[in-house]
Amino acid sequence: MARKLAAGNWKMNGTGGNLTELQALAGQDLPNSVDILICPPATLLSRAAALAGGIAIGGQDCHAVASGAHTGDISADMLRDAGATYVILGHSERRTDHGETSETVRAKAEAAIAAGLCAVICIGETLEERETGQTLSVVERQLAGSLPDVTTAANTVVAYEPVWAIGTGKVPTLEQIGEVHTALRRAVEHRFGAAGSDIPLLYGGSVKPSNAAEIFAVPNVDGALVGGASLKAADFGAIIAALAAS
Ligand SMILES: O=C(CO)COP(=O)(O)O
Repeated sequence: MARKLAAGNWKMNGTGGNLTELQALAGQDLPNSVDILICPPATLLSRAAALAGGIAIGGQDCHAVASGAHTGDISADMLRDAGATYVILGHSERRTDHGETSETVRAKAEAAIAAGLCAVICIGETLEERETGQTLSVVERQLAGSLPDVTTAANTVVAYEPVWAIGTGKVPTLEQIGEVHTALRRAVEHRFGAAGSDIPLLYGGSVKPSNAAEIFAVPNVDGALVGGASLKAADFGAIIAALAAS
């Protein structure tokens, strides 16, 4: 059985003042049965880690090498040093904005795992790919290409985020989510054996307090990667509660 994880991705949102939301979340009566993660912008990592209490802190990207002449980039070791224990890799916004391929994501995941971070590896189809019946082949190809051979249930989380559902308010049907998550579970069990049964599979894309419970009831959905609704402690707290109750 995979552990349950509620993960928040603040993306490029937030300055010091927004840490009051993290503080408010940390002050809630949070369930022990759910792992909770917030990934703020890199500029807030150290400050977030200092006040997060039992909430884990993660980066939103890292470089594939440990150090060197890579202006503007951040290494996995630097994330660790700032207090992160997770890092999101291969988010569709990075695949699109920065041309990241699954090969790039895999190299970053190897670096992250070597540095002791847990990699949250994102995959997902575009609307065009869904409408042309390519969803399963696309996500299976991204999964195979992005996950390193050293993947275990302790060092890797997979997040299925349909690109067309991100920030749009559009959500796949529960059947569509279930179809993809079942295929992903099969694929990780095929490749990693028993460990594949324990790799958390998150759904991401317009998860809100109002739809969280039904999404968490879908088989093989072990949690969520939440964008907009993770910015407010009240909303993210409600999503965490829905996951704990699932
Ligand atoms: O991209 C996402 C999380 O990584 C999802 O974003 P939204 O929850 O805002 O749709």
